[in-house]
Amino acid sequence: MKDFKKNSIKTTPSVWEWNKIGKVSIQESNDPLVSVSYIPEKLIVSPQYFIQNIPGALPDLYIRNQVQHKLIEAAKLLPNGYKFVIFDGWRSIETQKALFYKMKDFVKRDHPNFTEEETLTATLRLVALPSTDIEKPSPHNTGGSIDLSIADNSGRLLDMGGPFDDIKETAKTAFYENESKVNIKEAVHVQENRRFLYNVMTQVGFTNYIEEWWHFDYGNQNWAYNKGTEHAIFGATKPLFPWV
Ligand SMILES: C[C@@H](N)C(=O)N[C@H](C)C(=O)O
Ligand SMILES: [Zn+2]
Repeated sequence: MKDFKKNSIKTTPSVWEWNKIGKVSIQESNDPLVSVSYIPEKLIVSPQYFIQNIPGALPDLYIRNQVQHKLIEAAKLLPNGYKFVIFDGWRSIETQKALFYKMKDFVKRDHPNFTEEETLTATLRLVALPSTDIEKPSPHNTGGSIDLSIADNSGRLLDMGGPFDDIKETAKTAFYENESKVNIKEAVHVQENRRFLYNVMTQVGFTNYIEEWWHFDYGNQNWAYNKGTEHAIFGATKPLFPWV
């Protein structure tokens, strides 16, 4: 626990280039999607987009089987009493689209003088493009992305310096590592909590999206690009329901 809080966050790459990530090849492994609901000892499922009535969001959360194994491995590193709180996993394109336009509206509201290109760039910091191109799927649509935090034994989310889906610059994973930007004495517990989540997840092989302390990837193009692996193993997919 001490080391998880002590080791600083070293996010890579320093600049996120979606166009380069979209060029990583995908060799689909056909790993199935599984529900994250069945390990209540270590995981709490809080499907934020379903709760918030975002179109296309499901009440259960799904991730690839291998991702679930990695998540369990990470959960075993949590000290007694701590649990992961999972906000989102696999995401439909309908939901990705709805989030994209919601975030774009926030950007337009906050920066009314931005050009269309500036608006798009700022939006893409907050949410990936809703893509139906099988060569560059939206990360969550692959079942390889998870949005999550940690709750303590009193059932409270750890203070990460801002909520899930915070659109402020302070949401950048390493924001609180920069002593010139924050009063680190006051923010030391935020720095430690972010390090805790980041180090537990990356220790088992996840990579992080540098703009969001809550977003982690395994097996998709984000992960392959970050890890420098030859190819990604998860492309676009969807859960299978016998009656749908
Ligand atoms: C919308 C936010 N929770 C998120 O997941 N953003 C990343 C960039 C994504 O959409 O893949
Ligand atoms: Zn995410």
